[in-house]
Amino acid sequence: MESITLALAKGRTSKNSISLLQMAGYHFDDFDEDTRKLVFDDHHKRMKLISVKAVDVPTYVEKGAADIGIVGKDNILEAQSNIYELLDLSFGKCKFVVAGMSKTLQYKSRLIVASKYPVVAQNHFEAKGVPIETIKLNGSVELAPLIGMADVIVDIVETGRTLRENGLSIIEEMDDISTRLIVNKASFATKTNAIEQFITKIKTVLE
Ligand SMILES: Nc1ncnc2c1ncn2[C@@H]1O[C@H](COP(=O)(O)OP(=O)(O)OP(=O)(O)O)[C@@H](O)[C@H]1O
Ligand SMILES: O=P(O)(O)OC[C@H]1O[C@H](OP(=O)(O)OP(=O)(O)O)[C@H](O)[C@@H]1O
Repeated sequence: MESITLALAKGRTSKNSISLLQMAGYHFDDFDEDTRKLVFDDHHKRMKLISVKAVDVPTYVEKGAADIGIVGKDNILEAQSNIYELLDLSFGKCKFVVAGMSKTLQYKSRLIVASKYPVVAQNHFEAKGVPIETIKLNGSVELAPLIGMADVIVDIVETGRTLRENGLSIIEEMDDISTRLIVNKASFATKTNAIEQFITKIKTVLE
């Protein structure tokens, strides 16, 4: 059977992803969290794994550079890629929220929203009819309302510790996030057997 290429998000979900793949029978001997290698083959050469930044996984899959991707729903929503989302892998659970210095929305003219996810923020407020200005940040987003650069943030909350330690409150809860399995549309048509076999194995482990 032909080999499939899987784009795996680096970072905090990679360990769970590799464990899941192992339990499904895909072993990547030379993969560990410290490696600088980016491409790995499984024992039986049925799968090539490429290790990429989480935010880039939907791009690799949409372009067909990878047939399959494992990535957080946050990055899928932000990328708005033309791909299939086939499975919820049930780890990397967290939530998108709107948060700020007070428990309600407070702003003078236009609401200024800082986020690593400007598309998600824009879509959320547009649906409510609230015009916003977005400020794209790449981390430490909680700082923006603290220093007066933004009125609120749209960010991920897991334990709530980061918000709490910075004196921020949740104003509104948004989508639930978890790690998902995504598939390139053309690959799903041309490598149907290999992809379906892979998905069946993953589903069996998840059950
Ligand atoms: N606090 C959290 N708790 C649980 N899951 C999280 C949390 N923060 C992020 N995630 C999930 O884990 C994925 C990977 O997060 P990680 O912080 O490793 O990547 P990143 O945002 O690309 O980081 P960086 O830009 O710092 O490299 C996110 O896309 C999200 O789905
Ligand atoms: O509710 P908590 O358990 O505190 O988790 C939430 C934090 O985790 C993520 O940040 P990350 O650790 O990825 O750092 P970053 O600021 O570089 O995005 C997220 O952006 C929040 O800041």
